[in-house]
Amino acid sequence: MLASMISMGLKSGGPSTPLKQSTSQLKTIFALASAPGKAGIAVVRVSGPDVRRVYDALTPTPTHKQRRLPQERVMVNRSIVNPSTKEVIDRALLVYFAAPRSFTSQDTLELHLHGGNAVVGAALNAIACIDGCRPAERGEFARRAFESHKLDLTEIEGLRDLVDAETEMQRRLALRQSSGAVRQQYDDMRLDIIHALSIVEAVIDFGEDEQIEEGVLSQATQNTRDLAAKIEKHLHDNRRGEIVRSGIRLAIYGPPNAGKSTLLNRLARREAAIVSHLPGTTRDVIQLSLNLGGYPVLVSDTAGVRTTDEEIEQMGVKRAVEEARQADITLVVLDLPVLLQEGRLDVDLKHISKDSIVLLNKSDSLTAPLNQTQLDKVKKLLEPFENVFAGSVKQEAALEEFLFTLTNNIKQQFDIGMADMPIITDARHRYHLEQCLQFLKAFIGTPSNAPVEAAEELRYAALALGRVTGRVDVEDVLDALFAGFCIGK
Ligand SMILES: Nc1nc2c(ncn2[C@@H]2O[C@H](COP(=O)(O)OP(=O)(O)OP(=O)(O)O)[C@@H](O)[C@H]2O)c(=O)[nH]1
Ligand SMILES: [K+]
Ligand SMILES: [Mg+2]
Repeated sequence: MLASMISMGLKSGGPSTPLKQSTSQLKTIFALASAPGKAGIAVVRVSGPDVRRVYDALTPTPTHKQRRLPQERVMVNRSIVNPSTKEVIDRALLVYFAAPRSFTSQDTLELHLHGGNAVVGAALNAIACIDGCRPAERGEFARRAFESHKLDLTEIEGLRDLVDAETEMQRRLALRQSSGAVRQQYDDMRLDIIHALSIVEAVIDFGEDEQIEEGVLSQATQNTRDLAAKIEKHLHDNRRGEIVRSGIRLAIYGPPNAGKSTLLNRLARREAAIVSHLPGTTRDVIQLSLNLGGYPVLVSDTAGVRTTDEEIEQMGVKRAVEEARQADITLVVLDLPVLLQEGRLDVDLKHISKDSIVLLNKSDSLTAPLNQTQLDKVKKLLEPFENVFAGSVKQEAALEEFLFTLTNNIKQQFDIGMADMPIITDARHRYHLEQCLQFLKAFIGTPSNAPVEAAEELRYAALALGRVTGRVDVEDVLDALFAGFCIGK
C-alpha cells in the first residue's frame, strides 16, 4: 500500500483523472501567430497530424522524391504555392518541429511569410483548402500543449501574462511562471503532502506499532505543520503578485486646490486634467497608466474632498472616497502653506490607510523654509502617517525627488524578488491554496487514533494544490482560461 501510494503520487505524468482526449486532437489546426496587420514578417503556425501533407501541398517540387519535410528546427527557404492553382503566394522561411518536440507535442510547421495582409490571407486560404486542416480556435495551440502535459495551467497562465505584460516587473513575473518555476514549487508542496499521506496510509494498513519505523509518523505530521505554517504566512502577501499582474491602483486624494491635478499632469507629461485656482475643479475620476520603476501603476486623480451643497461636486467627492478605498496605494496631497497657516488638517484622513504617502505640496510658496518647530507641529498633525514629504510638484527637482521616493515605496511594497514560495498571481491560485491550508489544519487537528479521517484531509489538501497546476479536475477552469487567449497562441 505504502509503495503504491508513493508511486501514484510521485508519477509526474498525467492527472489522476485522465483528461478526455477530444476529437479535435485529430485535426490539424492553423492560425496567424503574429499580430494581424502590416509587418516585416508574419508567422503562421500549423500543428497536427497532417503537417507533412501541408508541407507537400504548399511546396511542390518537380520530382516527387525531393518532397520531404526539412530537417527539424532548421529554417529553409521555400516558395509557397496555392495547392489548387500552383500559383506562388510568397517566398518564405519554413521551420519544422517534429512531434513531440514542439509546443503542442504534435508535428508543427511555422511559415515565416512577408507580413502583408494579402500574403497572409492567401496563405491561410491555401492551408484551409488542404484536407484535414481547420482554423484554430482561441488558445487551441496552448490547449494542446496542456493536454499533452507539455505545460501545466500555471505555465499556460504565465505565457498568457507574458504576452500581456506591459512593464518590466510584469514581464519578470510572467516569465518566471511560464518557465515552470511556479509549477515546480506547487509540485514540491504537493509531493510533501502525498508523502505524509503515504505514511498515514501505512499506519492504517499495518497498525501504529507494527513495521512503521519509530518517529516516522510524528515526523510526517511535523512536516505537514511546517508546510501549513509556510502556506499561511505566504497567503498574507498583500496580494502583491496579483496586484503587479493587473496594475497597482494609486489614488491621489486630498482637499480641493492642494495640487492633485497638477501632480497628475506632471506624471502624465501632458494636460490630462483641468487645473485651476478654483477649488472643486475636478469632479470625475481621471485615470491614466504609468510605468514607475518597471511597475505598472494605474493613477487616479480625484475631486477635492470637502463638504459642499453643490450636487455634482458631492458626487465627485463620493467617488474620490470610493477610489481611495479601492486603491492599493493612496497618495494624500495637502497644501503645506494652508496647513501651517490653519494649524489643522482640512480633510478627514481617518479612513485612509496609515501606509499611505503624504505629499505636503506648494513648499515653493512658503515665505521662509520650514523650521523645526513647524516641522514637529506638522508631524503631530499627521500622526500616525509616517511617509510624509514636503515639496512642490511645480519644481522639477522636488518632483523628481518625490517620484524617486514613491517608486522606492512601490518597489518595497510590491517586491516580486525570488521567494521560496510561489508568488500568487491569480485569485484562482489563492483560492486553492486557502482550501489546501484548511485541509492541512483539519489534518493537524485530527486525533492520532483516527488515521482514516486524517488521511482523508491530506488527500483533499493534495487535491486542492493539484487544482492550481491542473493535475486534477481541470475541465471547469479550462474554458475560462483558454477564452483569454488569442487565436494562434
Ligand atoms: N505655488 C504652487 N502652486 C501650485 C502647486 N501645485 C499646484 N498649484 C496651484 O494650485 C492650484 C490648484 O491646483 P489643482 O491641481 O487644480 O488642484 P487640485 O487639488 O486638483 O484641485 P481640485 O481639483 O479643485 O480639488 C492651481 O492654481 C495650481 O497652479 C505648487 O506646487 N506650488
Ligand atoms: K483646483
Ligand atoms: Mg483637481
